[in-house]
Amino acid sequence: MGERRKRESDDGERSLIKAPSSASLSSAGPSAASPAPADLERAARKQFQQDVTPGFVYVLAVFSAIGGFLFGYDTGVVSGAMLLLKRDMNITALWQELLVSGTVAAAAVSALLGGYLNGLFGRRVCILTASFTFAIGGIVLGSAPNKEALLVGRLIVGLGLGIASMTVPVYIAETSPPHLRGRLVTINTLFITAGQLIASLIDGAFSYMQHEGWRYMLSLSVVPALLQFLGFLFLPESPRWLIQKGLTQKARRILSQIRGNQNIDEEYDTIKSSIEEEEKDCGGGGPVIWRMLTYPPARRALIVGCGLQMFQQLSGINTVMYYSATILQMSGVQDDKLAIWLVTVTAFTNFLFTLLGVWLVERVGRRRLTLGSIFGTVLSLCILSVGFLLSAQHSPPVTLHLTDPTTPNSSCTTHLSCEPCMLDPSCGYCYQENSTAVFDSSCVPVNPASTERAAWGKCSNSTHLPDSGIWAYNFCPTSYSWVVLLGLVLYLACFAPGMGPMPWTVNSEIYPLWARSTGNACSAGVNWTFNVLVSLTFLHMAQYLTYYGVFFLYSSLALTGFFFIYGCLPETKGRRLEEIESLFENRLCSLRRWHMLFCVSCAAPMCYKDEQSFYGFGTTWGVNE
Ligand SMILES: O[C@H]1[C@H](O)[C@@H](O)[C@H](O)[C@@H](O)[C@H]1O
Repeated sequence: MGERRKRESDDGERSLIKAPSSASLSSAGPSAASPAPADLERAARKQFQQDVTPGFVYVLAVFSAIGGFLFGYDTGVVSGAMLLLKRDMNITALWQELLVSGTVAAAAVSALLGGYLNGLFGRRVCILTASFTFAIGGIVLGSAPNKEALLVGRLIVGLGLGIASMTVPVYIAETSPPHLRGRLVTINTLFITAGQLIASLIDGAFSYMQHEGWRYMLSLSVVPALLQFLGFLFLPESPRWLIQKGLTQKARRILSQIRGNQNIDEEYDTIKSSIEEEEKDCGGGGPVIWRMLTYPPARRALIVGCGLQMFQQLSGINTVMYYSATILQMSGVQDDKLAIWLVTVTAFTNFLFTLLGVWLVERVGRRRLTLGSIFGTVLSLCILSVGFLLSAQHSPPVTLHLTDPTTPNSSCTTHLSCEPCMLDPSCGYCYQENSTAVFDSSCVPVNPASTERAAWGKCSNSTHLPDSGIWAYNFCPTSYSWVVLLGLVLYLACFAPGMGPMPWTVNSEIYPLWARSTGNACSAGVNWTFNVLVSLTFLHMAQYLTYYGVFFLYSSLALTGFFFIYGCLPETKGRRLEEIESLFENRLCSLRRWHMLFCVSCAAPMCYKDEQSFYGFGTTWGVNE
């Protein structure tokens, strides 16, 4: 590292791209009297680059982000498709779980595999493979004659998902200019949420087509998959990967094609010398993951990247997305069709606030955006939890204790109010209501063929007769639903701009080139693994901890995430990918940083000096610790 900096400052032209020295890193900050020359140069470069960003950079980002769209679509569409599949194919709860979670589990495995493929064949080939896999998966799903074929289709889609989720952010980061990188990589997450939104619209539209509607829902993803495949036949490989593989002439040509009329010598030289430097620095042989674990800067980056992805999922986003229909039903929406449409509102809110993230990322930076976002997420999870607690405390009682001779030992007869009845997966709450109260309520077993009605009694009829009861499966009527709704909206507004996109964005930039594929593969694998863990355990945990307990648990996990991010995440905004490695040269999570958190939260006057450098953290990170 030191040698590279020396070489750069010896060369007048190179001083423009000089990596910040330790001294400039530690002294800069809002308290500094005048900006360091390196900052001025960076500003000048930024100004220059902003004027001439060529359109081709956007074309690359948008075509790659179709991978994000497919990610969102394929994970989002399945819940609506399942409602129809349950009827059409009469599949059991176990099969439903397999069809939903099989895809996510396959994605976890293939994300890890994708690291190897990426290093070996390059980003472009991996994106082509992923879109081809999506298309095949879509065709298998659309024409599946039975549930086994459906599972095969869902697993194929999962394989595509894993590869796309780890490759696309890397490809976008490697082809973007530094001042736009955060925004362009965040567009990928915007496309994920767009995919989820479109999936919910398609689910809503085809839910009226009772027979075979699921075929259209599951196979429509073939269209964007083919579009991406065709596009990428003509789009170039990442120049950074080409340089790493020694294909320097081709890399030069592609870099100048991507950068339009800009002079690329400077960028090309930096990439090349940093690759040479990295090869010397990281030394040692053995598999990349081993070299990462034994080389401190790469190991620290890996901890930060995987930690971010883990906390993203532990904050419960997919539980909120998946169970938003239930949450909305608790707020008084009793019509199933309407509940499906309202899920669109949730998906739209997620999309809208991710758009805010795209706008904010280059303005406030990754670190502040993530910290603000996770802090708001903690608070809104607390509000959700309080909403569920109030609803549980005022849960309506069971007034009719009915027993059916065919199911005399059902656990449902033991529940005295709606709350425990709702938490028991084999029971539902059947009731009638007038404008002020719930009456004639009972806790009855759910129909084994469909959770949409009771096994017997007033709620067993699917055609709603005037004197039939209201069937509440998985929810309870409550007058505190507004608190839950408020929590839900606030949750999405806080989570979506930061915690949604930043783990992907940060991971695409923090690893040195030799470790980038492997680092992203591991962190994407962590994301998918925790995704499947959190969604699979939600209902079981709700049974033991109740809804408010689970959301409180998510909130505590998110709070732990806040401290982790506070202590360990450096600011990468505006830096060249080649400069970022230096941010991980010093120890993670130093005591000094916790001391500063204490100072800021207690507003201790003797700490003001430290506090100032804390706010200028982006520039002082990792130095002199
Ligand atoms: O960043 C994305 C996004 O926030 C999605 O809404 C969520 O479903 C994914 O799991 C996550 O990785």
